[in-house]
Amino acid sequence: MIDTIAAVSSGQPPAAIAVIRVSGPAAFAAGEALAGSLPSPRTAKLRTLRDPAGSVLDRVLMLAFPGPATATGEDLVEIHCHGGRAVVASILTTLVDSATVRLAEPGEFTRRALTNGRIDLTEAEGLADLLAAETEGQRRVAIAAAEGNVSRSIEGWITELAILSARIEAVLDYGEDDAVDEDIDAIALDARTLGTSIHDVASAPPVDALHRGIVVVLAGPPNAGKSTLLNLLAEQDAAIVSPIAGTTRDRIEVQVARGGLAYRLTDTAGLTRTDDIVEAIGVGRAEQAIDAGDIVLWLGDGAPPRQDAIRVHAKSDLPDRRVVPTNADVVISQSDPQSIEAVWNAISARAVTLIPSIDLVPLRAHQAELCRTAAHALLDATRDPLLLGENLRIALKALAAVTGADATEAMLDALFSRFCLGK
Ligand SMILES: Nc1nc2c(c(=O)[nH]1)N(C=O)[C@@H](CNc1ccc(C(=O)N[C@@H](CCC(=O)O)C(=O)O)cc1)CN2
Ligand SMILES: Nc1nc2c(ncn2[C@@H]2O[C@H](COP(=O)(O)OP(=O)(O)OP(=O)(O)O)[C@@H](O)[C@H]2O)c(=O)[nH]1
Ligand SMILES: [K+]
Repeated sequence: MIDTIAAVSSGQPPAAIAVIRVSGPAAFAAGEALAGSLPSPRTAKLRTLRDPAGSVLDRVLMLAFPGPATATGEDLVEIHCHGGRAVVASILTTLVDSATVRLAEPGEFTRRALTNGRIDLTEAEGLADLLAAETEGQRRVAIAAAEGNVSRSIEGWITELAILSARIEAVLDYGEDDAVDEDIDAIALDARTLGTSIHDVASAPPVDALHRGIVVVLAGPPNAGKSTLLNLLAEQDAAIVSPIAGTTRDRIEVQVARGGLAYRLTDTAGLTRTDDIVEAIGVGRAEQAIDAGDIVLWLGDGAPPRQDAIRVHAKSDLPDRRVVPTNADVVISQSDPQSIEAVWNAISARAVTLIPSIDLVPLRAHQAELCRTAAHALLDATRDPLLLGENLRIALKALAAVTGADATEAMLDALFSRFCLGK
């Protein structure tokens, strides 16, 4: 027996209006018990909700959606009530007291949509990203995945694989005839062509950096002006600035949205040889941050710790900083706002190379990895029908893992724990 679940699906109270959703086999009975009668399917009607003793809970707008053509694939009732804390609590309590309904877990409505085949794993992951989206860039990519862009590409490839498999079956059935021998070459060629197109899509930058925020690490020797630059980029006093070398001891992270992208600006301890235990730990953390960062701003005069670092020549207003090294990418001074703008331009020019372009299939890194596995199996396609069949099976298995055909409970638990209550 499947539980019927209920939760607030709008923002949490207090609010002007709150939406409570009830999904499952007992949803309509529970709705009727509260409202006396349900509106006709998929139309909003005004109803007075009462508890079992007959006292009025609230006057609400209500909708009933008969399954399976619903967001969850089950019978679904929506109660649009007044958004006061006690109003919402009284309705939920009355629902749950009826014993046929329990409170939903985070993401449980969406999990049911997945279980009931209304959406696949890529769409569920897209929804999780959509709910977390804070910038326009994140939203655009997330809605594409939630609307099935990833799913459609994968399903298209799976269909092509099925056709290739059927062609191999035909060859195996007919055995070693000459005409058939030629056909195996054609199948292997088509498999490799498919492998190439999957590989192209899977080699584009994944969406992960876009969603988690592009990590920009400010690095350099002590006193180079890193914290000053961080504060100017973030337009806030996030890091302590002082003339004392070694002021910044630990990483300091500030989240900034700019040009529709999310950035995580990270100040680090100045890189130096030191006997101070705490400072040495800070230097170790700085080195880790430099390795893990998406973009490194290097404020030192010596060679940058990473070849791809953006070299920033800071404090250019000081007399002893007038000579600009020829390999500097940006020259800045704390009193020149245009020079800080130039740093942002250098950052965003680099950022666009790290995120997928909007016309591509927005893959997560783990999805791209599975697609590359499929692509490699196809690119290895040989003219031996048995080996070719095996390669097609490997490719199919990898692609099916993207859409979640064999997702384990643990994987789903991890995904849906990212969702909020009521989704
Ligand atoms: N009030 C409210 N707003 C909401 C949702 C909701 O559940 N309730 N959603 C929650 O996710 C999103 C909309 N998603 C939905 C997805 C499918 C269906 C649905 O009923 N689908 C049917 C019929 C489609 C149609 O009307 O043509 C279907 O797909 O067969 C409804 C909402 C965002 N806004
Ligand atoms: N004249 C001038 N001074 C600057 C400029 N940028 C930073 N400073 C000064 O340089 C000193 C060090 O600046 P910070 O930003 O703390 O340097 P840091 O690299 O974070 O230093 P650590 O914490 O030691 O790693 C401070 O006194 C700043 O005011 C600049 O553009 N011009
Ligand atoms: K500092």
